[in-house]
Amino acid sequence: MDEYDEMFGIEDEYEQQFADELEVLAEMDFNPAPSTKRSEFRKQKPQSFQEAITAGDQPLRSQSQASSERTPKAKRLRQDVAKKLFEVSQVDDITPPSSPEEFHRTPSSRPQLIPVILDISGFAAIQESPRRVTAATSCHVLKRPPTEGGYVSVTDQTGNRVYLRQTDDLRGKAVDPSAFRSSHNALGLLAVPIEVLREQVAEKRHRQVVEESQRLTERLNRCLDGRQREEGDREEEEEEESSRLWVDQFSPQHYTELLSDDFTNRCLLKWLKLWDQVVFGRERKTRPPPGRGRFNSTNRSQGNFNQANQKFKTKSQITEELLEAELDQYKRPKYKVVLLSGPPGLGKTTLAHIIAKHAGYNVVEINASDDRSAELFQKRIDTATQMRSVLGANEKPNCLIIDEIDGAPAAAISILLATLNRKDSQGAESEAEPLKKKKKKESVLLRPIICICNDLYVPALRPLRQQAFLLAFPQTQPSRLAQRLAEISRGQGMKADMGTLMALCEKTDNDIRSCINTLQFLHGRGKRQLDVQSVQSMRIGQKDQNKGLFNLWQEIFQLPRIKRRRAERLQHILHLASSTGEHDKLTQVPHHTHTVPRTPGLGRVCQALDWLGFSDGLTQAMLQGQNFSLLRYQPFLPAAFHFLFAHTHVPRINYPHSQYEALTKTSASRNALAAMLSEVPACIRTRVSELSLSLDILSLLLDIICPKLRPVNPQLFSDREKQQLVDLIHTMISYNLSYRQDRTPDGQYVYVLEPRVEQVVCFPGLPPHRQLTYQTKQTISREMDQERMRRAESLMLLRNPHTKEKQPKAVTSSVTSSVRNHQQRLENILRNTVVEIRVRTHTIHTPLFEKRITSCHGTAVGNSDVWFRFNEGVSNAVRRNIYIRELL
Ligand SMILES: Nc1ncnc2c1ncn2[C@@H]1O[C@H](COP(=O)(O)OP(=O)(O)OP(=O)(O)O)[C@@H](O)[C@H]1O
Repeated sequence: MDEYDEMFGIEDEYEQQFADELEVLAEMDFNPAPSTKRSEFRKQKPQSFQEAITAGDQPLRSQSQASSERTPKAKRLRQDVAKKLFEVSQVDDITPPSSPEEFHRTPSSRPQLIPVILDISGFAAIQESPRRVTAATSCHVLKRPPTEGGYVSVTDQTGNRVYLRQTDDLRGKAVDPSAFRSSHNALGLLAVPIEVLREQVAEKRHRQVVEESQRLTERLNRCLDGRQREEGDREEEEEEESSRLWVDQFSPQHYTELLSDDFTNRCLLKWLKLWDQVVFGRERKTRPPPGRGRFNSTNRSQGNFNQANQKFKTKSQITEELLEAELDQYKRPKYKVVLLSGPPGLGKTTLAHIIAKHAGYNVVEINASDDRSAELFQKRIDTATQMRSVLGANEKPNCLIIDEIDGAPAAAISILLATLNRKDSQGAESEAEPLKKKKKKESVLLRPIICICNDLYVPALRPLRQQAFLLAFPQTQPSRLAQRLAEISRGQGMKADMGTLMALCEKTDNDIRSCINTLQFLHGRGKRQLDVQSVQSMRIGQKDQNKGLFNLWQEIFQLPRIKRRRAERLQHILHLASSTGEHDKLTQVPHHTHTVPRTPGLGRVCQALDWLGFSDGLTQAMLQGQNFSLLRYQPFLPAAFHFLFAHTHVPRINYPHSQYEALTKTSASRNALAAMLSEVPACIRTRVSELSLSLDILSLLLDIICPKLRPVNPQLFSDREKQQLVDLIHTMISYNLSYRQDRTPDGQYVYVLEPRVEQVVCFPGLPPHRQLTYQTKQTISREMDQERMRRAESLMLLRNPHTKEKQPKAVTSSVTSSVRNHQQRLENILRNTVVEIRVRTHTIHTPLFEKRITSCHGTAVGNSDVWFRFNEGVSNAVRRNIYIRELL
């Protein structure tokens, strides 16, 4: 007998022998109350046959009690262990499902109906024989179906069939799985077959493995994605980098990286610093003016030297002095705007940006060539100069940079000037505020403005030039530029020696942008090694630029810094001269340039004159024959000048005004001569041409018409003087000359010779022609008027002799047409006066009075033959007593 049998107190043979009887007895004895709980039923311990006989109707003792009484100590211990094991399995069973599938698979996890036929295949896994099981469950496990009540038939794997009695509380009700499990526990059975459990475990493991692999795959993918993305980004960056322009990539970021000349940089910075007081509220540090120091006080000779030096200030000294000038009433510098000028690509814009940032400003750039409408220009200027940059915590005042201002229209320049000259209208506004409420408030300019241009001499810029601090941007030093280019090319894996880079600088006229772009272009073409040959043979790098005239003249009259061959120089000048369209100006400049002849003598000057003659002939042939193919020879004149006059010194070039001045002078002289000859009598005109007049006659004629006349009344003239006056008047009338009273701008009355032929023979450097006094000219003028009248009268009489009789003897020659005009005018005046008087008399009703006045007037003025003309003005020179009786 094993422990299991002992525990339940069952003897196998006995039970087998009396199986049927036992069943019947069990049926008879076991009559549980309907209300009996299943748990109580379970607590009941199965009894042996004898126990049952002896116990009779005694109530069943508790199983534990009975067993403890019957079972020896050692066995009890083992039973406890088995119980504990059961409890553990029970605990295991009620553990919550780890997954939804498990939840579905695990019946114990939620209440459900027990299937009618139980699967007890798990019995096979249990070591105990099914026979024992049936014996052990004798009270409710039956071999035959019970006679009363419901039952459940159960068949195991070996084919044994047992019947389980169905108690009332179970019948037709949902079975509490825990109760069922307890019954199993009581049997020491697993609720779920071990295979199922194994399968479940295997499945669970599989699932875990799958999940883990999925997780790892995802992680791996994520890593791979990240790396791929990184690689993609890097490739994109590389692509961007390679497509980015080197000029932007290597653009300077700091003051120290600038290539422009230090003086220019310093001047601009200094000017910007002048705004510090008004913009940042920083006090300006005033320095003692140069020259007023210990040298002056202690050393007198030094002082004298300084004084002498004042006369000969260098350009930089003048500039420095301008920057030291006092601030205005609003604490702004004297010049509110800087005009930075210079050839393209030298880094003007870059300099302005970096210096403005360096001085603590937020840079606002506008391009005057783009924003050409005046309103837009005004708006942009106002926005930039009146608003602070509001983005970010790093709030800085604005500094306005106007690029390409030489492309701006004149209207835009006027707007800029108006902004510069704005006065503070705050005070005035407060007084007349109600009246001008609608008027826009215009505040004074409180921010610096930097203008940038290539050509300083554009006509539109003229007014701005006068109000701006001019800063000419000099050429970049080739050595500095070549060094920078070497840095860049080295960084990009390009080999180029300094000689090659210097050649590149020379070819591009030290244009930073052009040099860097050329390097990038060659790099892009796969060229990793540069030599002088390839640079010089290159067709790129040269700009199709229109240089300013001053730059061009400078190139013509100055030898290049780096030695070039003659052919190269010729090519260069031909290229420059043909790229500019102003051939006239190129030919004019030698007259205005102070060049130092390299060789003594005038040989070169003569050669230059020959060239000028050739050029004139060429132009004439071209224009006369309309043969414009000759235009190609015009650039040779500047090239010839270059070889004749170019010097190492910087030439002092003045803008050639003389041609224009001479042209205007010539046309004025021609007009004067033409006017003079137009009314000259035919007898003279036939012998006098414009040329002979200007070259032979006029100069002498001007002397002839200035005789020495005494400044007295002509009536007091001697006969010889009278004759001289008559001759003078005759000559002047013959040559159509006269004196006309004029008033100078300062209010002086003068008599000028008409037409103005004096200027034709007035040569600078020669003593001027003798001039008559005002009084003499006045006398001559008056006498000439009279003589003209006389001549006209006699002419008229000659033509129409009958009129002579009709004409009364006049005191003066008042019979001319002009006098008639006067007469008409006077008659008109008289008529008006009479009408006026009539009106008045009409109101006072005195017609007689009217008659009397009219008659008085009529005889005195209207109907009289005597006329007296009164010219406004005072003259003590001509005095004549006139009595009224002479006039009547
Ligand atoms: N020191 C430097 N190092 C490298 N690149 C530079 C340097 N200075 C200027 N550059 C580059 O040269 C180019 C031309 O400069 P910038 O535009 O300032 O010239 P600019 O004189 O204003 O020409 P433009 O008159 O045509 O406007 C810019 O792209 C700039 O990045």
